[in-house]
Amino acid sequence: MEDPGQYLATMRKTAPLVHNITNYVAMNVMANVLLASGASPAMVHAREEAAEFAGLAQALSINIGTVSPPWAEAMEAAATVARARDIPWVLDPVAVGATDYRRALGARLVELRPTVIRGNASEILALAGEAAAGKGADSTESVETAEDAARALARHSGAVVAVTGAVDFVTDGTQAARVANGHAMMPRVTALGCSLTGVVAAFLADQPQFEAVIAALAYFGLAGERAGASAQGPGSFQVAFLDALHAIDAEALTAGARIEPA
Ligand SMILES: Nc1ncnc2c1ncn2[C@@H]1O[C@H](COP(=O)(O)OP(=O)(O)OP(=O)(O)O)[C@@H](O)[C@H]1O
Ligand SMILES: Cc1ncsc1CCO
Ligand SMILES: [Mg+2]
Repeated sequence: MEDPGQYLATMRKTAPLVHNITNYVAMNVMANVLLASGASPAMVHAREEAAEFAGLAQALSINIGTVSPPWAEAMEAAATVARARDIPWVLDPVAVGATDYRRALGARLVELRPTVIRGNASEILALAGEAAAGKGADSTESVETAEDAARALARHSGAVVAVTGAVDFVTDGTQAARVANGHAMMPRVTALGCSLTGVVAAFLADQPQFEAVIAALAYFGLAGERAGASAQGPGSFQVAFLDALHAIDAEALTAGARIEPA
């Protein structure tokens, strides 16, 4: 990929309104990550308004981390509107392999044709129908283990599928790429994956999808590298990470992105 920085520049110029139906753990972290990146987040989940709100946004993210039935209704209604109006939407299937309830909801949301599915390896394996429970919201599998499942899920769903971990893997079912940016402290801070899902949504507005996802992952991972270089531990990492998201510009992203075809 030639110039991932241009996707960051376009996202910042658009400053897209990103509608997020996310979990209680992620709400504040994710909103701050989106603001630091240059997008406008709104966390809106009431079933009475989620579908209407989705129609106002440039992108939608749906995360099942702390889902309950009224939220699930809101998710399905919002995704239906997004699909009907060509608003890109991203599914984050948190812990989808853990329970029957999550597996069933995950399958229904995939049928509503997300633009992108972003999860860790255990989640992508489970969503593709394999017996992978994960450890709650954490992965117990390596990214490589989930690559075939990611390709199959992309072909079945029509979505670009991103599996994140030490080296991220992205596929649209035909093409694939790996993004090596990141830092080992990232999985020691909660809701960074959830926040990344929102950043992916922000990058999608009016952009080619496969490339936009790769650029978003490289941007997020590069910010992790910068934060990891100065942080004393997970606490100071969070603060340094927001600062790095804000400081990285298009030129720095193009220079620092570590993207390879797969
Ligand atoms: N071991 C690692 N080394 C480097 N980067 C990592 C590592 N693990 C995860 N990351 C990065 O952390 C970010 C979040 O990915 P991760 O796979 O941890 O999401 P997740 O499991 O959905 O997180 P959560 O559910 O806690 O929000 C991605 O940018 C990914 O590249
Ligand atoms: C820890 C946790 N539990 C449910 S959602 C969530 C945030 C990370 O996915
Ligand atoms: Mg997650």
